[in-house]
Amino acid sequence: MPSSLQSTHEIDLPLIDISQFPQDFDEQEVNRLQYLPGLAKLSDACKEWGFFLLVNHGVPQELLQKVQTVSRDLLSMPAEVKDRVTGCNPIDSYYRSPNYESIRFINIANSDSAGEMSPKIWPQKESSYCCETLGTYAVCLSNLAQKIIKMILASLGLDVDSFYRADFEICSSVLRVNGYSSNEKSIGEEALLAHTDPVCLTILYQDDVGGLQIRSKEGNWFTVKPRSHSFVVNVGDCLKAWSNGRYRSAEHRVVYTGWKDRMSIGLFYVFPDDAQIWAPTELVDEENPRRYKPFINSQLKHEIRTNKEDKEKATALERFAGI
Ligand SMILES: O=C(O)CCC(=O)C(=O)O
Ligand SMILES: [Fe+2]
Repeated sequence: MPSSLQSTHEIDLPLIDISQFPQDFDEQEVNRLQYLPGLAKLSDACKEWGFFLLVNHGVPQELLQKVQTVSRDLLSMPAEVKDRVTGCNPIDSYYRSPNYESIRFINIANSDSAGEMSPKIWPQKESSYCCETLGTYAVCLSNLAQKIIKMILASLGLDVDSFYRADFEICSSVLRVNGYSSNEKSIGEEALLAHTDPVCLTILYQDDVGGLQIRSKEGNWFTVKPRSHSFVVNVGDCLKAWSNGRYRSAEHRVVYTGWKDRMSIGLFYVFPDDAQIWAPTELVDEENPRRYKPFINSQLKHEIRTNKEDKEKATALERFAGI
């Protein structure tokens, strides 16, 4: 077993209780004062880790159970069934390597991408139940993502309403179901290589198998222990650039932990391909000089996709847009 992968410590990520924040932050500072301790905690988490655990998120337990069942069913389909949706971009896609596979639904909260894909996978009578479950879950998590973005804007000391409307209202959601099949030989090996998420924000459900690791500022790897009734939330490259580097987009990876298959479901909140990412002047000052050139979202994605060296993917933003 590679020792560098094995020797990690567990980390208790900061817990952010989202129920303490209102759906919309009022412009008036006075209304914001009561939320300041919570916002400071959020800000510290985003600066220190770029990751936090979201609790009291309000997603019904029943819906979470349903989406897990549908996702497990999806992953357990025979390979030739899942292959039917391989390369069906831009609607959907399926990726498979020996011990890892992922099924992706683009713009799922605002379109019927699950509906278009599902007849290729499920028999007719199950199809509508499955895509309705995935769609409902995606809508629910997109609403959560919107609230988190507003909390993040408030934690940066910005006027929530105007920045949200100007730059974030255009975001959409991609849902990805990840399956990791384990076997004796793979324990301790990297299942998903170290990367940063080239998105605005990620909300991840991970099951109880574990294996998610994140990299600290100092470059050490820490394991994020699964915690029931919570989501792992992380800042992506685009939000890092938009915040003028104030918030981290931390490297993370998945390492096989045991015999049991693992599943995670990621909701990626993404800017449109043609969106320009450019930090507002409010986040630029003498202490925090501008760190990134303006760039178009699709250009960053292209840079990451075409980079041959896997280990360099995590630093794509710095190379591509760093000043
Ligand atoms: O499966 C996980 O825990 C992490 C997945 C991930 O990092 C991703 O899909 O970008
Ligand atoms: Fe990721």
